[in-house]
Amino acid sequence: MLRLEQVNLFTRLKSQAQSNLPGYPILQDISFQVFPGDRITIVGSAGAGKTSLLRLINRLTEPSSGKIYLENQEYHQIPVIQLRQQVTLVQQESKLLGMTVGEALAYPLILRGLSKQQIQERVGYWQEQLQIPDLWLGRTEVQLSAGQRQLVAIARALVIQPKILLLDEPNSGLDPGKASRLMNILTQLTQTPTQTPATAILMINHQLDLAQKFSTRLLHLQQGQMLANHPAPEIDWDDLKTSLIAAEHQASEEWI
Ligand SMILES: Nc1ncnc2c1ncn2[C@@H]1O[C@H](COP(=O)(O)OP(=O)(O)OP(=O)(O)O)[C@@H](O)[C@H]1O
Repeated sequence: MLRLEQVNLFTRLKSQAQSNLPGYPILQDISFQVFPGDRITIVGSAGAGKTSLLRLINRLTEPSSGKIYLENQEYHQIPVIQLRQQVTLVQQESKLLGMTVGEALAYPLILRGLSKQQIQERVGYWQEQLQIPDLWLGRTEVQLSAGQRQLVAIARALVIQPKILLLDEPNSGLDPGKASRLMNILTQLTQTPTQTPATAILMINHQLDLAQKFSTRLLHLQQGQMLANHPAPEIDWDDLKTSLIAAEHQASEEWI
């Protein structure tokens, strides 16, 4: 359903902006495919390019070269709003844009012309799944904890029923019980779909124990390059942990 072909992303330093210098690489020669029902975990040390990759797929940035296709349609041929209804990103610091939780959950469905009853049913379903109490509905984001905000942001993406859900460290603000429950709900979403084709999920996740249970496939980025793209059963998770710790160590030494 999604295909990246030899995608490169270069950035320019401010001092280079007026020059013809190519800038430095953030992502290099990235190619992979996403199929319905996939649960893909993206790992890599700090600065490896994980968030940049999700932003490219959500079209918040444009590739410097290479192509991205959704259902065989080149990204440029799809209006951005239409694309983001199908490929939805939950960023780490999602905002409710001044709305209350109730308004933020209903708003994307109002835009799609759903009836009041349909909206209540859809929002109610995800509220129950993610254990979002009615008490929160009148609150704004400043009245929520980081973990509560995170759950609301995920619920807001799920009510849209996107074809592809992009999650940037969705567990970061959640306690272990809630994190594990979320992973189960997301797994269920891809296995017993409420829509056809089944939703695919791409998730950045540093918690390898959760990733191991969750993933059907793993993408390992290192310094903007695809180090590995393997089905989860083929991964040696202990080896992966060792290599990520080593890369993290090297990256922090380079920063000193
Ligand atoms: N807007 C930007 N302008 C210039 N460089 C950027 C920009 N965004 C990211 N970068 C650089 O691109 C590289 C990849 O960053 P990215 O945020 O994608 O990494 P990451 O793997 O998500 O890291 P982390 O785990 O720390 O969130 C880094 O070297 C970063 O400094």
